[in-house]
Amino acid sequence: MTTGSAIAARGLRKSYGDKTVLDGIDLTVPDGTVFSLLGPNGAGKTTAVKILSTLISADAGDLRIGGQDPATDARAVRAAIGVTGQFSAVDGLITGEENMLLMADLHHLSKKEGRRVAAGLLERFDLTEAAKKPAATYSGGMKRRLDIAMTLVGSPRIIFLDEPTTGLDPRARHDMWQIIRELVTGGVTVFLTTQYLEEADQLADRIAVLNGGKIVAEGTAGELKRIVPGGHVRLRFSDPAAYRSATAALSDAVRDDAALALQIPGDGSQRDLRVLLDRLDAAGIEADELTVRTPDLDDVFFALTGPAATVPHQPKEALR
Ligand SMILES: Nc1ncnc2c1ncn2[C@@H]1O[C@H](COP(=O)(O)OP(=O)(O)OP(=O)(O)O)[C@@H](O)[C@H]1O
Repeated sequence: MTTGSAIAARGLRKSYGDKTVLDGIDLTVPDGTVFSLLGPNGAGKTTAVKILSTLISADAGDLRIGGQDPATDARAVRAAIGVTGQFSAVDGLITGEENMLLMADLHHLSKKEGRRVAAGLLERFDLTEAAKKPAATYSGGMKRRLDIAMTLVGSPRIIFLDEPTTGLDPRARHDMWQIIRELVTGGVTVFLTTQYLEEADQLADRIAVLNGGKIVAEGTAGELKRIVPGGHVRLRFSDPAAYRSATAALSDAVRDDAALALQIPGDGSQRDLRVLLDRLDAAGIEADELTVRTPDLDDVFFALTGPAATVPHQPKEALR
């Protein structure tokens, strides 16, 4: 097992009846980083979170959370972690403040300390004004913020966020991303599941894609994007003569004569671009427009999961 890892799992297996949900997965999450587990509906993400957060046990595998083994010391693991998301702890019938104080009681804080911690967290998550209202009256974003605030009462070092922004509007989602970034800046390790690939792209240091019970790819967002084909640079010209000399110089380019455009395959990396720009300079070619198309995480997701496993859809375009 790796030391310095907030989460380390080897050969994790879980079946329900004859359905294998996790078929021997390995995960390593370094301290103070954001790790995102991606996968289609039913891939087993929530099952993985439940095992890692001691809510259910694995059928097999070796697991350390915060250096502790949940099989032998679940209490120590629970003391180190916080879980929010699909199984939210927020009670809608009581106020936000009462939810916080209940949490403080659960963590055996004194009344005075509980009130201090609750007030501080309500303030931090912009809930002071709503603190005396029943949580059921809160917006989706406010409920998620309260949920995270409640989790932080126990000062966890590792937080599991199971689809923390599902159903939130774009502003509330960006607020949540900011909260997650601040948690990590404060040294917390975040294990995030999400259906939003952009979310993983924005937040995660490393991403694992779960499909068919196995981790089918793992890496940084950039590494994952480079494993799917489809990246290229597109050069567009307004002068037909410049286009013709470019076509002659770049024999590997795909021509679009009608648009006076050339497409040169590449992975979109800095090195790849430099090589191309050097070739253009050497041939004295100046394009009017240069566009880099790199595969995005959607392409990775489509390429690695589901029935169309080898047909990435059209990459999004980034104008440079
Ligand atoms: N308690 C259970 N008993 C039987 N089957 C279960 C149980 N919990 C989960 N499953 C099955 O295990 C599979 C994985 O479920 P899980 O909720 O972990 O997936 P998920 O990746 O989180 O999906 P989603 O994105 O839809 O939340 C599903 O086929 C689900 O039906």
